[in-house]
Amino acid sequence: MARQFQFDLQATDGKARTGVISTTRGDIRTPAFMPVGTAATVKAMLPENVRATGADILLGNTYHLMLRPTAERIDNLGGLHNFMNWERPILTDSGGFQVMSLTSLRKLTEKGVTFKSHVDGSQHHLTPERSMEIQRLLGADIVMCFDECTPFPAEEDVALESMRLSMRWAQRSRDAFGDRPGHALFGIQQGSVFREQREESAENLKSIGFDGYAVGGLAVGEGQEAMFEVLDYAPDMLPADKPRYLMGVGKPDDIVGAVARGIDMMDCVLPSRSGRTGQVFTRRGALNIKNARHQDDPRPIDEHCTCPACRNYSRAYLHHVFRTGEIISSMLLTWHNLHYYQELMTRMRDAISEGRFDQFQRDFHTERAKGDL
Ligand SMILES: CNc1nc2cc3nc[nH]c(=O)c3cc2[nH]1
Ligand SMILES: [Zn+2]
Repeated sequence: MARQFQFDLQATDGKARTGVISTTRGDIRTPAFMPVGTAATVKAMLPENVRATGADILLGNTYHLMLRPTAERIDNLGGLHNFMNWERPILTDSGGFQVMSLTSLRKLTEKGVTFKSHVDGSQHHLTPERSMEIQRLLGADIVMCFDECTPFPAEEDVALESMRLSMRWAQRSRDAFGDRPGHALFGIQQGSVFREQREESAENLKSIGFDGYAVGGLAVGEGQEAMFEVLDYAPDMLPADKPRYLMGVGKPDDIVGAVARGIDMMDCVLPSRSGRTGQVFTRRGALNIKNARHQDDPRPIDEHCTCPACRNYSRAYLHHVFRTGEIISSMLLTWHNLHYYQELMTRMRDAISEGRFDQFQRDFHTERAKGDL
């Protein structure tokens, strides 16, 4: 039997881990960063170029795809991999988070959420069962439970009720997902910033049983310090032999701190979205190319970087095409940022394998302190 979905831990260094998740559509090297392909495209990137940055897996958004072009249409056209020309693993989220963050008119009940599309105002329903069906129609390799991301800040009793709802939805997601060899279902831990609630959530998810476990309810405005405080204990509550996925994270220093605390997978719109606003990431921190100081600068964004933007273009050129709104600006800045993120993951995987992750972290922060962007 071909190896369906298997996480092989290869090395640890402190709490940091590196390994490989083997799937029927290819291997995922962890720690892994997933570029976000919201509406069946990583914006401004061809799939082969996303692969060239080093990505092993992409994230697709159920909310967007269920509205346009609909999951049924994508299924009729051979599934999301075929539709968007990305044959490697895809993880889809469950839609719940984006309903709560993108729609205004919505109603949440025990059954699920009813909402009006931000596109045309049409009414839609999402339940654990419907979310599982949509993600099946899309053909996702990794499916996320339908949950409620507890808003931050939340009173302890409100967070408790929200977490317990998500746990009931996790059971319904598991039941609706059924037995799908070659496909994985991940549970999502909630409990906000309350340790006992995180524990209850983890115990609940483990008793249901999942192929991987996400730490949810973070990167929702709590700030890095509060997020790291939760990450100092929450990942350890999840099974060590399964992938741990931190949703929606983050800035490069968030990612390094999350890996140091035992996280294996992350996704974030930051590298792609900020690229389109002119923000680019370098070993010495972020800079914005639209700043006038770059208009005569012949240097690349980052002389250490081997991406096409850094190999072939100056800051002056990138400043020019950004300022003039040229399409190539989004292409090159996105490509650079995704390349930088994947190169950061590669450097962390190597450091963990070689038992020098502490030194890597020190160097990472020292470089950023040098400034001179
Ligand atoms: C950008 N930050 C962020 N994106 C998230 C997506 C999520 N999906 C499901 N459940 C979550 O708790 C959750 C938390 C998240 N934080
Ligand atoms: Zn570059």
